[in-house]
Amino acid sequence: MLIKKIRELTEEEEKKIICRNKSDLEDIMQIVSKILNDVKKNGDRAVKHYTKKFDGVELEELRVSREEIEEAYNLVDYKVIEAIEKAKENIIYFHKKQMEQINDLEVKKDGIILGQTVRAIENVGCYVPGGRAFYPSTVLMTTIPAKVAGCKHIVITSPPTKEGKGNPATLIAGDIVGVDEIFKVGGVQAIGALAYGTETIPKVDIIVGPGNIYVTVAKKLVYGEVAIDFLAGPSEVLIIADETANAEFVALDFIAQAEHDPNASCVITTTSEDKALEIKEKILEELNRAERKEIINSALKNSAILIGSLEECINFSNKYAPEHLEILTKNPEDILKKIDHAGSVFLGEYSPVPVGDYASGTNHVLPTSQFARMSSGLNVETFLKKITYQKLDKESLKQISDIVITLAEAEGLFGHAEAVRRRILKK
Ligand SMILES: NC(=O)c1ccc[n+]([C@@H]2O[C@H](COP(=O)([O-])OP(=O)(O)OC[C@H]3O[C@@H](n4cnc5c(N)ncnc54)[C@H](O)[C@@H]3O)[C@@H](O)[C@H]2O)c1
Ligand SMILES: N[C@H](CO)Cc1c[nH]c[nH+]1
Ligand SMILES: [Zn+2]
Repeated sequence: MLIKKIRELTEEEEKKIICRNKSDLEDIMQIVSKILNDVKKNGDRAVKHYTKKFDGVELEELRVSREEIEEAYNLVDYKVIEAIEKAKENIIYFHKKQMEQINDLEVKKDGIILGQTVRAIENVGCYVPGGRAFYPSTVLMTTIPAKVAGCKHIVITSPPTKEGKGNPATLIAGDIVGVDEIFKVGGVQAIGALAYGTETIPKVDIIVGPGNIYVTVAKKLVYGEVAIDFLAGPSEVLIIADETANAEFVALDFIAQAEHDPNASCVITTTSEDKALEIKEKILEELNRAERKEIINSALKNSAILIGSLEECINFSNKYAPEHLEILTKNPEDILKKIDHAGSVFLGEYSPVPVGDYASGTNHVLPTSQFARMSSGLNVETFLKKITYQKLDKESLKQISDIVITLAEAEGLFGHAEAVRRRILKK
């Protein structure tokens, strides 16, 4: 793990930290594209083939049956079910508040009625990861905003267990939210199936949800065939810690993100050299205790501790555009004002990322690989479209006709000009 002053980073070092998984994304493009084409051509047969190849499971049925969902309730501790229920309430609360901010709009300008009316995307496919860990929490994070937005048909797809079943907690989360169908398919083959449709899995209008680099590249490649939310790949955190930050908390939050994926990326920026060394020590201590050592160790290659003034830390964070940003400083709210790019921000030492991952109510599906520069995390608007409309009468058409005719003729589109001219000349 690199530990260095921000102003002494070489161009190459800075690029390596900031670009994290981008080159890997390009490297696997061909493999992913081949799988997608096969699913497009051969439907369920290809989906089963790749599930055998990558998940080691021979599936007869891709759809999870009602019996399998009922059986799941006998396999999951009631405390987990209760936690799913409580998290669901908080997530619904926050996303309903988001929905309250979205309204139809109608104005009148120069006699022209201009408006905008909101509609939900009809068919939604939610990808729920399930490779190195299963993610029932992602069921809540993807399906609840879609439900609140009013989407008609919501399906989940998630990798099977080694026994060829759906992960029980994932199935229960889907059942509790009330999704329409659940499929036990993961990886590229799941994204292909949702994008093109197969005999069993319906083609959707939008695919949302996070995943590893294979899933993320697959989403990128099917964009256009369907809509996608954004690229939500291997997890990331950037922490801004001043000299008051608790080094143990910083280390814990570092490990909490690194344990997701060998490609996870964790960057700590701090104002104090002593704090940097203390944090590094704590990370190594926590690493010794950690359950998922191998994954965390690999993630360390994408990680760094950087030292600089508070301004330098903020500037670096804005360049990096992290999925999660933790601000562990004296006055985190003041720093938030200077943050231009981040998926979600966690303010102060008692707001660790895992609270947002599971329970507070904000969404944990967030843009990675610098996508926070231009994309928000998952929210109700991801599932909404705004249809604009207008109504003119002869008088308001006359008023605006000069602009339209002039610009249309300047573009050489005389048909456009004529469609207006003929109307205003008509007796
Ligand atoms: N950005 C976010 O919002 C967010 C949220 C939650 C999780 N995540 C990330 O989601 C990811 C989950 O990853 P995961 O691996 O645990 O589950 P996953 O479901 O994303 O991927 C598992 C699937 O990958 C496929 N796969 C594995 N190796 C392959 C190969 N060599 N070629 C082709 N396909 C292959 C398999 O089909 C398998 O079913 C992690 O990176 C985690 O950090 C991100
Ligand atoms: N930190 C992940 C987003 O990168 C979300 C998550 C789900 N479960 C645990 N964590
Ligand atoms: Zn997490």
